Amino acid sequence: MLMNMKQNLSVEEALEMVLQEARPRQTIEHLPLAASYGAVLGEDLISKVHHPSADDTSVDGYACLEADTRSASLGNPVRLRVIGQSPAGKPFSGRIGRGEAVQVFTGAPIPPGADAVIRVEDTLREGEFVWLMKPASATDIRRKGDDLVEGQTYLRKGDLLTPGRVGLAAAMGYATLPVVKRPRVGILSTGDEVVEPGEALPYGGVYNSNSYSLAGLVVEAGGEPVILPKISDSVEGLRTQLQRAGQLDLLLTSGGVSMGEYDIVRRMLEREGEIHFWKVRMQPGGPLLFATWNGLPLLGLPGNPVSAMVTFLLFGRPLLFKLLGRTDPPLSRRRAIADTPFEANPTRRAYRRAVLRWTEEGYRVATTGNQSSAVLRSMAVGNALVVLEAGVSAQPGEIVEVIPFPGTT
Ligand SMILES: Nc1nc2c(c(=O)[nH]1)N[C@H]1C(S)=C(S)[C@@H](COP(=O)(O)OP(=O)(O)OC[C@H]3O[C@@H](n4cnc5c(N)ncnc54)[C@H](O)[C@@H]3O)O[C@H]1N2
Ligand code: MOO
Repeated sequence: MLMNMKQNLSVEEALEMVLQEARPRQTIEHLPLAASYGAVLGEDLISKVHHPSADDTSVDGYACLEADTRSASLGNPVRLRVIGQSPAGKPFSGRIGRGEAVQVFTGAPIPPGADAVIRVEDTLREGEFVWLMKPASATDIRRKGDDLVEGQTYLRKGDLLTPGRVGLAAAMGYATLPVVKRPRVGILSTGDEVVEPGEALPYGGVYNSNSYSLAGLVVEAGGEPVILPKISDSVEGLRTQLQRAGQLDLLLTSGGVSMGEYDIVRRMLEREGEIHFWKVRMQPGGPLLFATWNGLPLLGLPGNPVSAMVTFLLFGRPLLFKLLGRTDPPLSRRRAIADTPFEANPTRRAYRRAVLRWTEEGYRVATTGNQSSAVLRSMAVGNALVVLEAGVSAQPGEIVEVIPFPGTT
């Protein structure tokens, strides 16, 4: 098996292989509007209604006939008889004739017969009459269907449900939304030195941070994290653990992929899985492994806390987007002026942790300091990765390519 696998791929080659193995999910569930924020729409949505549902007024004032009011001015106001009121939600049922007006409130339908509206501040009320200081016009009338036309598609399968889109779906008349069921992503941290937070830390031990940083990244990408408990050190133990986890769509392991002794994940994959590639020309994250086990895609993330997070962002996040059928790009890019030097790796593309900020001259970016893959603080303090091609460092003042962390800048 190891003989067939590819090694030392470029980031682009590796990403292509990962995406080839991702089969978009078809399972749809219906969520109430209020619970659907952040989910991915599973079907196109057509509007069930026109919005506005009728011609209505965008101002508080009086609806009337434009022809009656043409001569109105401050010095020569026009007087109309007020025959009723039309608050929003309680439309006026009669018809407006010559010399008449109906008091209307923002959002109320324009009564039949009227073709113009005058704002209340351009009028003076006197009992059953209203004086107009200027002509009424149609500009403050919102036309039926200006925003939404019944039967038209406004949201598409694959759209991330942002607050604006959830609001739009509500305006279109939907109480529940068909969304793609969140892929279940197993997270398995390996390593004898790894101890659960809350337990006493033995000499040489390290708290398990990867399971929790990865769970957050999975949620952020639209998946459902399933943190698997540590396993007994045998292929059988691992298999039992995975079977107990129930149906998974992706498995993330952390640790045990560098040059050390083969760990049990590797041993299991060699025996009963397929390793597609091992090692990518990037830093951090060089020892990344990608495999399939029993039809389950498996990303073997390096154990170093920064490497695990960066490889998830660059490969796991796009893979989850494809499983979800999400159509927005998994990562965005910016150009920024470097405020500090950024050091290249001589042979691999480097992803340096940095703080990106907006200034009057545009984006500027500074290093978070120590760039060791073991310094997890850099991922907490930083909000972006500076991308440097092999051998190409950057000096202050130079323009660099930056990938903001999702959900930040
Ligand atoms: N001789 C070589 N050694 C190493 C190489 C190499 O090319 N030659 N590559 C280095 C690189 S790069 C990386 S990255 C790491 C990856 O190692 P593994 O994936 O095998 O991970 P481990 O050895 O198990 O752990 C590495 C490091 O991370 C800590 N760790 C592991 N799991 C967790 C966790 N769940 N939470 C927090 N921290 C974790 C672990 O204690 C180690 O310090 O290999 C280099 N070595
Ligand atoms: O490639 Mo490793 O992830 O730098 O420590």
